Amino acid sequence: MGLLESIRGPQDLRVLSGEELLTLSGEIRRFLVEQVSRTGGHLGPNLGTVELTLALHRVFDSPRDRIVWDTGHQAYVHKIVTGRHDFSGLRQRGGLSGYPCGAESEHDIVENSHASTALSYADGLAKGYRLRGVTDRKVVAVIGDGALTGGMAWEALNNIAAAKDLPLVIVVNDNGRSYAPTIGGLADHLATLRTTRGYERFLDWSKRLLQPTPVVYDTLHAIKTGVKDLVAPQGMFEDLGLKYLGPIDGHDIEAVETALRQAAAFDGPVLVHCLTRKGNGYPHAENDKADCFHAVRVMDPTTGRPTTAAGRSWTSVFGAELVTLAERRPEIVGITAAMLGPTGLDAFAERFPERVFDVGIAEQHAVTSAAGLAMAGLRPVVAVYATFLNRAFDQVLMDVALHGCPVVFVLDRAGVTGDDGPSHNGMWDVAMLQAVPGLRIAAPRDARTLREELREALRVTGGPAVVRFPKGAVGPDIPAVDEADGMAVLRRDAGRDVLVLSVGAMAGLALGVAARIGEEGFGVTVVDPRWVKPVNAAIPDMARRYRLVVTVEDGLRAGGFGSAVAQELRDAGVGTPVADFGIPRRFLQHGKRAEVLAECGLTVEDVSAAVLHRLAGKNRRLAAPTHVSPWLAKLIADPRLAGRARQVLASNGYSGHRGVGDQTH
Ligand SMILES: Cc1ncc(C[n+]2csc(CCOP(=O)(O)OP(=O)(O)O)c2C)c(N)n1
Ligand SMILES: CC(=O)[C@@H](O)[C@H](O)COP(=O)(O)O
Ligand SMILES: [Mg+2]
Repeated sequence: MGLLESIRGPQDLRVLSGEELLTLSGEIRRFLVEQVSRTGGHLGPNLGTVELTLALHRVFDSPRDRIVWDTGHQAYVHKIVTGRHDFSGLRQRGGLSGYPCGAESEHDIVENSHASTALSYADGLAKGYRLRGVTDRKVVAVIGDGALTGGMAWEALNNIAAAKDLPLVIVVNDNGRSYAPTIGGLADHLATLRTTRGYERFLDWSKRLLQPTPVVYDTLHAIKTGVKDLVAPQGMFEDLGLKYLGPIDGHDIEAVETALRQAAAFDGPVLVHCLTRKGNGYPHAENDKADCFHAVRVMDPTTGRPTTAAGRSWTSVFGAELVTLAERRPEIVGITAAMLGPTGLDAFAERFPERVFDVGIAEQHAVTSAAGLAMAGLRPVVAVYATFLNRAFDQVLMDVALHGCPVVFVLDRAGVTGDDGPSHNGMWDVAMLQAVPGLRIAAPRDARTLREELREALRVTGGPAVVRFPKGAVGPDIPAVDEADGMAVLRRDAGRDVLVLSVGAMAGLALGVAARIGEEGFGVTVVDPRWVKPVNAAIPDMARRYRLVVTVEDGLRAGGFGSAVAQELRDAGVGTPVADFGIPRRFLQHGKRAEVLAECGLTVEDVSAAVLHRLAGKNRRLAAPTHVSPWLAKLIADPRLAGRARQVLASNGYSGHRGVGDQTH
């Protein structure tokens, strides 16, 4: 049995010798590579925080002392040393979350995977403890060099630096990368701190040469610190008024511990600058040019190569089309918030390096900078994951839309993403952006319509346009059988019982529901509106001719497309009821996309059952369908099954009472 199995909690770390810690680090690295290659996950970041995490949990006494992880994707080792060794279900339903999770452990605090929040949480925690007279709890925030480029981090630093008596330790996990190398003046400054002082070189040299005993080592450390204070240029953090310790070799447990003990003893805010390497100890990750295995799919650990082909992704279709369009339109420029590859802008950047801007993990700045680019006569395309645009809502509203700037927002990972848990689902964009005057939203259903709608978006003038699509592989094109007022008719039966309006990638589900309802003798038409905001002006008149309108969207139901359609029908005096199906207003736990969609009742079975239940209920006044299949007869006759339909309706906030699981506000 190795050491790893014996670690049931941080207290077990504190009795280990230096040698045993080295052994344990190696075991943890092997564990991470074995486990994460089986499930997929954030391998590179976690290989970079092994020693840092061991030192943190040896110096600080979690959970009495609070350790806050920024973004949280690098907290696998934290999970291992706090008693969670079963990674077999990582990021899967019923398995470990890929981020800290309070339901898993008292050692976990922040569950939000959005970057640059840790310093604000830590500032609040430390102030709260001080105000309550709690003096025996330390607050530690671990933030990456990438997350440090986010605006919130500097808002927090501005406060923390002024609070001289705030007992707060900031650990900067500086591996020089976000996905790609971290950009900007901050990254350059961190590099300066790393190089001009040469401390780690001095320390390494002295350690190698002198093989110091702890006493000698600490003396050397004190000399180093003294020398630094004398000769080395003030760094930005010290200029701000923060106590700065570093740079420290983040893979040298002893060095990190020494610095952390110094920091813990200091009675004000301290910043410990740790130098780490993303992917450390696993050459395939260390040498990966793209992103040092930031987030890997299931892979062969010996080769470091994925075991399955990714297939054609929505992202790659977008990236290729943007390059094609940009060839002919020199005004098109691209903006990314530290995610050039993941958002598909890498092809554009390779072709037009001077026309792409990586602004760091700074979505708010990205959006308003795009407004500036538009004001300068360019046509900016801001490519972000849908969930991360939440953070820049005011910038979209006031800095872009208020000024009528023709910015195009390409929202990848829109709808349920699944693996990354509640804060990564791109479920809020359509509902959130309903509030933005003049902003248009397209939701392509396949690769062809993505290319079409991207071209259309780049022709929108007088305001912003959004193109949103889900994570992963894009299926075969879904043909239209007709066109109506700019919308695509995907199915048209003779009878006009149900009009299904499907948003984007939900077209497949909508057609499945139509087929199921059609089997019961109902006449169904399926329309893909293509542009979902504003609601197409032809929809009210079209709806007038049907008995029921059904909308299906991979986005928040509350305030989403379905709500907007219902409002348009009401405003037009059209009495056709609307059954709108979407994601209920609750945080969705991690799991596979299909599982999470099913949990939301967004399956052919559930939507069909709910719609038929509505129609069955309505049938008391409507001509009965030509025949009732055994399936429907069973549904209507069996209260339990009908109850299931009612439950699905309810989970979509239907039938007049609160939806199951729908949060009440
Ligand atoms: C607001 C926000 N934008 C983008 C992301 C996507 N993202 C996750 S991790 C990451 C890079 C983080 O870099 P860093 O903080 O240096 O941590 P490292 O992965 O290097 O350990 C990014 C951009 C995010 N989680 N949150
Ligand atoms: C932690 C983070 O925000 C990203 O690394 C995210 O996990 C990537 O998501 P995808 O795997 O969908 O690109
Ligand atoms: Mg980093």
